[in-house]
Amino acid sequence: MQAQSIDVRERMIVALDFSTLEEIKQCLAPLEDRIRYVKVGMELSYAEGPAIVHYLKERGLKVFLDLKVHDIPNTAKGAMKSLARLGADMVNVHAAGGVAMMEAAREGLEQGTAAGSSRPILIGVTMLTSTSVQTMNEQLAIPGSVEDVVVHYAKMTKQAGLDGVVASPLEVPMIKKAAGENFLTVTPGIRPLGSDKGDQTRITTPEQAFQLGSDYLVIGRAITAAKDPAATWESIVTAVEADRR
Ligand SMILES: O=C(O)c1cc(=O)[nH]c(=O)n1[C@@H]1O[C@H](COP(=O)(O)O)[C@@H](O)[C@H]1O
Repeated sequence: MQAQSIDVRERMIVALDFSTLEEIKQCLAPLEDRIRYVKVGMELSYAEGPAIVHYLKERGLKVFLDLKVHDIPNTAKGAMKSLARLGADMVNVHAAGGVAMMEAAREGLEQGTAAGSSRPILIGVTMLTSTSVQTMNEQLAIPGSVEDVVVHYAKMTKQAGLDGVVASPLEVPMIKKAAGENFLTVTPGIRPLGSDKGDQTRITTPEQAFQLGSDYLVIGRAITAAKDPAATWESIVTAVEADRR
């Protein structure tokens, strides 16, 4: 990544993990003039439907629609065809669905994108950042290290023609080495110093995430559940910018 040339505000995606438009309005009120990119996940999308994407786009925000599609190839293709019409800037699938599913998803997204428009960025979720190596080995019955599995999923995702992956910032250097600098890394599991880890296990601070080469950071509760979300946002931006000088 060109460390000096990016505007970090464009690369920090705020996860709007709420279930009503009213909560979104309250959350955005102090943040709207500051943030550029938001994430709509299952909670909000299932409650408010496609209208929420239009609402956020009309306010000039970029939207990552995080529905983590994971199904047989034909179903994944149809889902992506429908999602393409919503106008999101980024969408995702689970890489664990395999290469054929991811190829089908990409084709569906391409077919559903209106002529003359560019298709949304399509990324594959590798190993969820809440998953520890113990959970992966013992519950999911996947042996080895998380890093090796994430890199394997990243290679499959690239093979399927997707634009990048979701992973922890901790795995970004290995992903870039295996899949190339231009292969996008979108990284949740972001915890500013002193903030509650909650259900995440593979975490870094925002500064560390950019140092490790993350292209986009996904930050939810550290901002949205803060006493003063606007001040928290500004302090993160200031810390990251200072660190990159
Ligand atoms: O796809 C995602 O966005 C995602 C993948 C992943 O591995 N881990 C992960 O936390 N996420 C999402 O990133 C956000 C993280 O939220 P916080 O833990 O509150 O910062 C949530 O909306 C998750 O759904």
